[in-house]
Amino acid sequence: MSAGPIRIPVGGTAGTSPYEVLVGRQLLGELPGLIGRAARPSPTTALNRGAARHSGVQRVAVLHPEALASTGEAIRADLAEQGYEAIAVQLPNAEEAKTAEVAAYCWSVLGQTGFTRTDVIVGVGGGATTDLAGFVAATWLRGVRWIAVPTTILAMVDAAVGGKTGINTAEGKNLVGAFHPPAGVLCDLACLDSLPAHDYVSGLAEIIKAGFISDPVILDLIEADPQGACTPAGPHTAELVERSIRVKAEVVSQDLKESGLREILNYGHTLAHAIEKNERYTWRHGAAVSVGMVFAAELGRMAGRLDDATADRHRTVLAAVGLPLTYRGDQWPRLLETMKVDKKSRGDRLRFIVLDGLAKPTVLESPDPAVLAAAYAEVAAGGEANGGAL
Ligand SMILES: NC(=O)c1ccc[n+]([C@@H]2O[C@H](COP(=O)([O-])OP(=O)(O)OC[C@H]3O[C@@H](n4cnc5c(N)ncnc54)[C@H](O)[C@@H]3O)[C@@H](O)[C@H]2O)c1
Ligand SMILES: O=C(O)C(=O)C[C@@H](O)[C@H](O)[C@H](O)COP(=O)(O)O
Ligand SMILES: [Zn+2]
Repeated sequence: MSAGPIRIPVGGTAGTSPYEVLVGRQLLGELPGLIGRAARPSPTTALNRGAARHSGVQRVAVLHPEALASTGEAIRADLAEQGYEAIAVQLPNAEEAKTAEVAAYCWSVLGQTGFTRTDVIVGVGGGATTDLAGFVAATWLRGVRWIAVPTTILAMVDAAVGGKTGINTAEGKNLVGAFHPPAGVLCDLACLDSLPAHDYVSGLAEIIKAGFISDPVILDLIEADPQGACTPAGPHTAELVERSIRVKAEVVSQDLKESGLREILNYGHTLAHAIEKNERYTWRHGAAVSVGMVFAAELGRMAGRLDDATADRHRTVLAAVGLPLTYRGDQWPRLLETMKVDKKSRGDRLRFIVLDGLAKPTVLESPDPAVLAAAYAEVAAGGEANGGAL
């Protein structure tokens, strides 16, 4: 007999409802329970035409990327069979979905479908899709329920959990968004089998981040078998996913709106987002986070916070799974400009998450510009950018 899914609770703070992240296989049967009762007429009301329809969820919009067209349609058809008025809304793949134009397209589809506050959005895809789907749910009618069905390892361990939703603007990454937690998250590990290898490895960066900021067992597991860590068939895949989700769930349960603790989840992201923008989002997020963590480790070391062994460990574990460690030295002035609009900045003060030691994240306020440049010189030391190719 197979065990049921692992259920990880995420606490409701700031007046939001608690929800669960389910990790397992064949989880789509859980979807109707999360969506809520379908409002189709029962056989009795069908006979009695003119009777009021049952209250309940009537419409479900399944937002999915182009790459998952058949999955999106299968979910839509299944929901329609169960009595929901279900539509599938196809989005561009990856970061191209996270734009105001795509959000506006979704709003127009919802408007034309007559989507009301009792209706539900389901985001099926990687982190870009769940960020956009959550943002559309947060903004449509000032907030409708949504459910995340993450299909990349990155989205399972990070993006789909915690209610940070958003889109990019010309000025930078995730600059527009809302905190709008989902009603549930379904992580079906079978989805990972079709994920391209470079997308799988990119997701490992967020898992390694969880290891450095909170759960070093994650690092031990990856270092013990880096090749295994690079594939969904690896011996520790489920444990790595579960441990990383628990790190995220613990943090966002305490601080949904990033008034303090939640900033630790941004480890490596200040530089990462600047690199993503500089590369016009052709780098995967995880690849940029990898370089960003090497930079943050150097910053921590140079600021006198982080010991050499832990700083060096960043390079070894990231390189072991094939993640990039370097970026173009000549881009530093542009990257520094972009970092100034990072959401952790306060006025003219740049702020970075660094480590005081393994699993001891802290904030570094307004580091000396010379230290920042010196830390970046260590990242640039390798010369050519190699992240796009992974
Ligand atoms: N909201 C948050 O807390 C949070 C956290 C981390 C990352 N993010 C965001 O997540 C995004 C990155 O997410 P990602 O790494 O999942 O990338 P992604 O969403 O861009 O997906 C990568 C590619 O894989 C395709 N794909 C998705 N699932 C697939 C599957 N099962 N099989 C085959 N192809 C599949 C997608 O269509 C896309 O082309 C970034 O925009 C990042 O900012 C958000
Ligand atoms: O959930 C969070 O909080 C994070 O910072 C997780 C990050 O991995 C994620 O990339 C997030 O979208 C970054 O948020 P941002 O506020 O820096 O845009
Ligand atoms: Zn991230």
